[in-house]
Amino acid sequence: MGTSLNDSLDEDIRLFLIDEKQLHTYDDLTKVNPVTPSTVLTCLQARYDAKVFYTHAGCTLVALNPFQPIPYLYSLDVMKEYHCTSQPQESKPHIFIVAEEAYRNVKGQLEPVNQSLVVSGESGAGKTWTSRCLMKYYATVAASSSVVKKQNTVERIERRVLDSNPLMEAFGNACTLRNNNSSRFGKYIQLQLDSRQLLVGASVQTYLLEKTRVVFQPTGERNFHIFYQMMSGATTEQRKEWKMPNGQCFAWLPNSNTHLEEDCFEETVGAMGHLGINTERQREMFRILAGILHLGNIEFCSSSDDSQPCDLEEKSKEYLQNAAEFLGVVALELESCFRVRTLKAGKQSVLKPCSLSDCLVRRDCLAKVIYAGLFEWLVTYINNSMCAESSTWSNFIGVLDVYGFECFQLNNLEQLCINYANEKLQQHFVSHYLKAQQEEYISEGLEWSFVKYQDNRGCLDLIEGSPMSVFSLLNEESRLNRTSDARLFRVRLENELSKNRSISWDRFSQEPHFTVAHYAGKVNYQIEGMAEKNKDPVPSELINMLHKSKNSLLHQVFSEDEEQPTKGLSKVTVVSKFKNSLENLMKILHSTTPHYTRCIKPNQDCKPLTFKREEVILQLEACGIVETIHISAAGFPVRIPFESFIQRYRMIKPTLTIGILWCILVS
Ligand SMILES: Nc1ncnc2c1ncn2[C@@H]1O[C@H](COP(=O)(O)OP(=O)(O)OP(=O)(O)O)[C@@H](O)[C@H]1O
Repeated sequence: MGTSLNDSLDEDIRLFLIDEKQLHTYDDLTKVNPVTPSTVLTCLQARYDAKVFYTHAGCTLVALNPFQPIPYLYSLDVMKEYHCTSQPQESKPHIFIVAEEAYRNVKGQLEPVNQSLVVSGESGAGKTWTSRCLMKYYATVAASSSVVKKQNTVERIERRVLDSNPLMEAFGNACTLRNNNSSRFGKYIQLQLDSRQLLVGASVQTYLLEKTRVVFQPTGERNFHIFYQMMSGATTEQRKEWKMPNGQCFAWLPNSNTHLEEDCFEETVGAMGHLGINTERQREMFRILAGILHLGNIEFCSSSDDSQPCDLEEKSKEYLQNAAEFLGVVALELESCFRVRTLKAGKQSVLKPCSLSDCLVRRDCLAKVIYAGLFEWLVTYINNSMCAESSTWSNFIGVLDVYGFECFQLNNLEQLCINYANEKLQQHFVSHYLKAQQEEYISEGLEWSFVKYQDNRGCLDLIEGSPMSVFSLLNEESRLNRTSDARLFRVRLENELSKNRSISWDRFSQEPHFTVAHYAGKVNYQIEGMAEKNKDPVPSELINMLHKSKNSLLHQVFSEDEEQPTKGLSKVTVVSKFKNSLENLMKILHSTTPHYTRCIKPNQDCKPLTFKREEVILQLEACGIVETIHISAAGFPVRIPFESFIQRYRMIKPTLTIGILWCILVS
């Protein structure tokens, strides 16, 4: 009986894997032979066991999270070593190789090209850590000692760029079940370089902060770090000022007895100082944050007379007074904003009592709108303090760190947006490396057998496509002048979208939901509340009150914000805003040379040096690593556009015409 193809492949795999002692030496997975999920996984595991955390996978770098500090790996000496080597590609795989290649690419011998470093991976895989490493690298190597004149400015800029991290993390990161320091917003940082390749400034673009966390923390998770930092790091006077005595419980601060290394108030305050936020501004910020915490302790009870507004719980009165004081608003007005709604009927205004649940929705809405406004103000402040004049910089290196793919027991609009962002990045990767490269080979008449890959176009069409998609239907639902009915909306989704193979429904589920087959796995989205979240309405009474705030920072935040809806409902929904901002990001990414780093989470429990094969393989499969290796191994390591090639090498034989050069090239 002859051996089948599968038998011989199994035999090859067996032979390859038998040489166990060699497996950890494969610096580049393109050298693995044969390339299969099993050989790739075993190599990565062997390297992880040997404490080697970075491995090339052709055009991508795979970074395995050690879940413990490895100080020698990121020291100044190591940075210098990678920066000074003549052939970085020949050094051991490291995130600094990616950083250095991008840095050298900008310089290029031809036109300098902007670069993007795209760091992806699931929550807790190490994206934020990696982005920090990249920023430290540039803050070090791009501040060469040859700069004498502007030493102070350059030093200040590096410090500011680095200080922007702890500050944004304090306000935008939180402890979740999957990661103690999970980014609850996305960011793209552009490091601005002058013509001598020196770091002269930076700017940051943020994406969709998960503001619901301020008022709702899933079981076992926490609110944003900054609140816990205030609770654990403030002086006695500050606690007195904020009316936060020891032992004080705040409803929006669950798990406040868990202390994390992220609870570093001093570092956050230090960073504020370095960025130029003076003590008065800091005081106003902390008063606003204290005001939010006090808001969370306000409770209502139904009035005995149905026609009357709800009453404040007796014990809430003090919290309302405190919140009003810190937010610089009149306590009576604050109370009335929660309990009474103003309806406009022509030129007349009618007052209507809010139901008990409406009072709470309004209280939560106020906290969310204030926190989101404060975060936005902070980002603008950081940008103003780091951004260089446009005439002083010529190129940039962008570092992208967006929230990782998420799948919980209950998923709603937040997860849909997060996973949509990950789909967009995956599509960029697919179209840049897996599709475009192969199409180019074929169009140039090169011998090439097409490597199949998982294209996520169908899933993206489902989410954002036109005319019918989850987003378009959701927008339509959110714009209706009535509360959305989850069951009806589910039927509408099914009627319109069931032809798309990326959507399905669990017929036995009681809850209205839909399931999307994302590139990284299936996720069930709960429909209840989704349209309302997408609308994100802010009652006009709340905004009008904030406009008059005596807290000058809060006053500034809301008077500057002209886009704030003052008529109750914003026409711009959450998903349309998010889609637009991601489209702009994609335009930037397409105009730069991308470098991909895939962070892998070796185990779900964040245990040091623990490699769970079944968890890693899912992540490798999801990001198409095997296909990437195949294409990189079979393709060309260097691909220069023809025009650039001619420009660069023409000098070797100037008499050659472009036509002749072309013949030489393709022969
Ligand atoms: N290279 C590394 N060396 C040591 N520890 C690391 C490294 N990378 C990540 N970690 C550890 O893993 C934790 C999670 O990493 P990180 O916060 O960067 O994940 P993430 O991918 O940004 O997650 P999220 O999407 O939730 O923001 C870090 O807090 C750190 O403790």
